[in-house]
Amino acid sequence: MKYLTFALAKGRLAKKSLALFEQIGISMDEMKDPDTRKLIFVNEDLKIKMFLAKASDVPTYVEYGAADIGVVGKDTLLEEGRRLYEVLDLGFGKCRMCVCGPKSAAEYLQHQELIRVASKYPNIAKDYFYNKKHQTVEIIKLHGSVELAPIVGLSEVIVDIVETGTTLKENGLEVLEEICPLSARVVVNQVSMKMENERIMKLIRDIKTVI
Ligand SMILES: Nc1ncnc2c1ncn2[C@@H]1O[C@H](COP(=O)(O)OP(=O)(O)OP(=O)(O)O)[C@@H](O)[C@H]1O
Ligand SMILES: O=P(O)(O)OC[C@H]1O[C@H](OP(=O)(O)OP(=O)(O)O)[C@H](O)[C@@H]1O
Repeated sequence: MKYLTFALAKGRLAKKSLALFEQIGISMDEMKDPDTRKLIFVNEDLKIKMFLAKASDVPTYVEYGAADIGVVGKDTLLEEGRRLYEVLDLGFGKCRMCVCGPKSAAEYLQHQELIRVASKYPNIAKDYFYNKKHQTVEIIKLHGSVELAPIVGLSEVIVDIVETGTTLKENGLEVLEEICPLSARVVVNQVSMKMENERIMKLIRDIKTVI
């Protein structure tokens, strides 16, 4: 039997993703060791390999077939735009992609002005402003702490993830427009879906029983 390989996003989603697989009998005990520098883990009995990767790399591993299955946030899927099958919404890692800024920036959005938009998600921002709102904007790519941008005058607004809203509130910003809801998703390589259909469909059924 061929190994099925799983790529899980590191960080916020990792713990819940591992717990989910454990619930359906797929446990990778070595993976829980916080000191390990090992990158890939094997369950010989189940013929499963599993690795944690930077979230934005998960869709790449799955599209190329280096992983058969991936678990990653919808934000990453939208941003990376890879060819793969999105088969399940896991219902955790829930948050929203939003246009945020100081209250005073709301009128720039209403009057379709040429504004600067800072984001870790330039493709999502571009798609929203250009294709959905038909508003020409300048998009500035950042790698983190995006809320700083309107505070220090780098941009008028940001496109970023909002979960509790605490980061916005503590920095005098607010949600101006909601782009879409987000959560963790299971994705499958398109060839694996055909070649390993029975095993993958069983896996999806098993996950559905616990979510
Ligand atoms: N409050 C939140 N902030 C950011 N991401 C969240 C939040 N809540 C849920 N998520 C989900 O968790 C994923 C982000 O995980 P994590 O925070 O580890 O990444 P990150 O900080 O964006 O990573 P990196 O340091 O690689 O940029 C997102 O892709 C999203 O789907
Ligand atoms: O609505 P909240 O519950 O406050 O969560 C949202 C914040 O969390 C994320 O940042 P993260 O902690 O990942 O740091 P980063 O901005 O450096 O990516 C996100 O980019 C927001 O800044």
